[in-house]
Amino acid sequence: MKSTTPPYQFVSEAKLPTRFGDFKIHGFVETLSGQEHIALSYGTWENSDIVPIRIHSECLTGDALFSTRCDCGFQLEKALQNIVDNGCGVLLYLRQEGRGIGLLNKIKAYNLQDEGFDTVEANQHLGFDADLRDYSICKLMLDKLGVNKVELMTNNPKKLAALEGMGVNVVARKPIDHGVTKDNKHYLMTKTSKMGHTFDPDKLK
Ligand SMILES: Nc1nc2c(ncn2[C@@H]2O[C@H](COP(=O)(O)OP(=O)(O)OP(=O)(O)O)[C@@H](O)[C@H]2O)c(=O)[nH]1
Ligand SMILES: [Zn+2]
Repeated sequence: MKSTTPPYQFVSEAKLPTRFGDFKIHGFVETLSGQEHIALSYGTWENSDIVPIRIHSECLTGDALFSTRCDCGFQLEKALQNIVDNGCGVLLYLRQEGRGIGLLNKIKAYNLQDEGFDTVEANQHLGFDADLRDYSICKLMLDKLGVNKVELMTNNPKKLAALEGMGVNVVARKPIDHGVTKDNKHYLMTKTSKMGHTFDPDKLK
């Protein structure tokens, strides 16, 4: 008989007060790999409401260590603030460090970028595709939280397509082009030219 174990499971949830407001944290696990992911939710909504959401990929250096080499930390703060200002919303925090190559490989990629490679070339030089992320757990997370219609905060059209491909109703996209620094401008330009990101060109001048 075939196993019916689901690929992802909800584990537990709790209150999570933050500097931005009082969120709830919801924990999920990938059954096979044991990889853990979390969602933060704020406020309440009805089944038919449009809920602002952010799908954020783990970036230890940017999210927790204040790195200005990327825009992740700035985007994380902005997303949480947007959610609180809106009165409700959800942040899915996926543990896909380094666009899926892991923290130590990201440091190797940074090392290559210090030598002149761009973010895509560095991944490829290490034997990885430019982006290895998988968003399939998002559907289970959103279903568990009762979210059907979303406004997605992103500059990355691939995230939008991935959600729509899973049957999530993406009503709108909200740009989140915050946190341009002298250290990440080249990185952001590469994301625009090589990875299809939409970014206000005036902000990259
Ligand atoms: N491999 C690699 N990963 C990086 C690099 N810089 C940031 N990351 C990772 O990229 C992920 C964030 O991706 P981004 O391309 O900045 O943004 P996005 O999530 O695709 O799109 P937005 O929703 O618009 O933010 C995080 O997992 C970071 O750890 C890099 O130079 N190399
Ligand atoms: Zn980052």
